[in-house]
Amino acid sequence: MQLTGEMLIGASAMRGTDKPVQAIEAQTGKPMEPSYGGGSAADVDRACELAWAAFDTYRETSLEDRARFLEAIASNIMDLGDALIERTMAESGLPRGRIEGERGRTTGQLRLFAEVVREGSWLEARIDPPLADRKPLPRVDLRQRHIAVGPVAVFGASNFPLAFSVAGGDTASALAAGCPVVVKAHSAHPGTSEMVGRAIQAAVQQCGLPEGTFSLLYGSGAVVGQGLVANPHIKAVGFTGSRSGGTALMKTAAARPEPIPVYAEMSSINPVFLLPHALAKRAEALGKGFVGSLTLGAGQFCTNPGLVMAAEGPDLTRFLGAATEALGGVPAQTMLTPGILKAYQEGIGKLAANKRVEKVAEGQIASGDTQGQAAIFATKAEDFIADPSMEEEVFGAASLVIRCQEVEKMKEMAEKLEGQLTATVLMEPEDMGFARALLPILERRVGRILINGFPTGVEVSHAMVHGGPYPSTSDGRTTSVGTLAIRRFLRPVCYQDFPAELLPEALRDGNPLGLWRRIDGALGKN
Ligand SMILES: NC(=O)C1=CN([C@@H]2O[C@H](COP(=O)(O)OP(=O)(O)OC[C@H]3O[C@@H](n4cnc5c(N)ncnc54)[C@H](O)[C@@H]3O)[C@@H](O)[C@H]2O)C=CC1
Ligand SMILES: O=C(O)CCC(=O)C(=O)O
Repeated sequence: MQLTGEMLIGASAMRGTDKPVQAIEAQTGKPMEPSYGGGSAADVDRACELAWAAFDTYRETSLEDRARFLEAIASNIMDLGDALIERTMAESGLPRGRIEGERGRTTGQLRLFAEVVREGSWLEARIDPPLADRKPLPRVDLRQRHIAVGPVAVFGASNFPLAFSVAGGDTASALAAGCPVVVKAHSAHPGTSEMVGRAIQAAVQQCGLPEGTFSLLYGSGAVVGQGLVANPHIKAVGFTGSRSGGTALMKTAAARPEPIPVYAEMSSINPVFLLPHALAKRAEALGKGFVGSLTLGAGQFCTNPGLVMAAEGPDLTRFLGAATEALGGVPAQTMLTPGILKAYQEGIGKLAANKRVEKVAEGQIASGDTQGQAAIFATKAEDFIADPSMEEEVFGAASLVIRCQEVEKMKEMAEKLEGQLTATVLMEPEDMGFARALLPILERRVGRILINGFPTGVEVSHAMVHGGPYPSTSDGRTTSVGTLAIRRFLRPVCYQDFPAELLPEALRDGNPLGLWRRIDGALGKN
């Protein structure tokens, strides 16, 4: 596909007139063609107006038509072939295997949402039949289903140029719910965004959907990002990125005459708890496994294990020894953008300069100025508690090991942590008592608790929760990965005493869509 540098607004493609955005080849730091004209306030308005015009038609597409649309996007993405993989690799610096895997995850989640749409349980249809003879008052006929909230603004993430971007989880779940989507492309990968955006635009046309079902804009956070969130036609926001970006969008959304929800996934340091028997039994294997997770994708995962806790002692020394050896063999890796590399270097520089922190291990030295060198630091529990700056996310392959004076201290530390996406407990059966006591604390603090695994790598499935209390996300009641993500973009409507002809199909007598429905509280297919 010939990249044009054009925005996609409904069925049109046009060059933006605002300050252009240009990709930087991650490995070389050189600009890549073409440049992408930034969207203006008028472009934001046009895309949002089209999305609003599409809303009533798109949200009432049949389950089958909507599922086919999601599948058409997936197959159009596959049809982009190797050109998509190559452009994404160049823009992100991520290796082929990772990008091919991410494409599989992206198309897989679109197909999974197609299945979800067809199955229809997300409508949560409920019928309370009338009770004409009830005393003292009769009960009316009440029926409920969920409808789409309205057009959704999606911010592509820098670190997952496919799976959390233009056709990523936020877009897939919003489209599945029946919401038109306006995407703000991440400026780190505009070429990837154009390719995927054109795949979606083509699917809109192939499926005969209203043009405003999808638009794609490039440009600045100030004009396009803020403009989208403030636009009255936008009814919800999906975001993955920095805490400062996410909280800025939350403020804008809350200050609107009609406030809207922002589903922002922001920062997490994903604590790992090394329980004593696990450490005694397999310190070396755990040290090695931890380094594998820490350095995956140059550490540029929001699930990266940025904090490790263990009781001080010889077993922790063994763990650190193995981690040091493993990290010594890890080459420096290309990072996504010069800005992310700079933020990473500042983050590890701040830890290195902190008198209460020691550097215990390093990866191989970076060559050139696009790579990040991995690092492990350590500090004492008391020092960590006394210095809140140590809890800030360092986005990259860096982790801080907390030496606790005794095992019990880990519980106190867990209580003090901010909200997190994940917590990991590495344990043996003999650690069960401690794990049981730790669990309620972790449940209050995080969205996903793992036993004897590592947090990177999020399964896209029905039971997954990729979310957590603030500040890991802006709303800990939801997930941005997995099929439950559709709930973010739905709201219930109740239909009271409706004539049959006016009722939505999902709520009609005889269950024409064959849905699971709750009739007077009982779940069934009638
Ligand atoms: N925890 C996580 O999942 C991730 C965290 N990050 C963190 O974010 C840093 C910067 O990386 P980016 O991915 O570029 O994130 P970012 O938050 O700076 O940008 C993400 C998107 O939001 C927009 N944006 C940012 N601030 C905005 C504002 N005030 N108003 C309107 N729009 C705004 C940007 O234009 C971009 O499209 C990283 O160094 C890292 O610390 C980045 C990616 C994932
Ligand atoms: O680990 C994953 O697969 C997802 C991570 C993620 O959501 C992120 O880094 O933004």
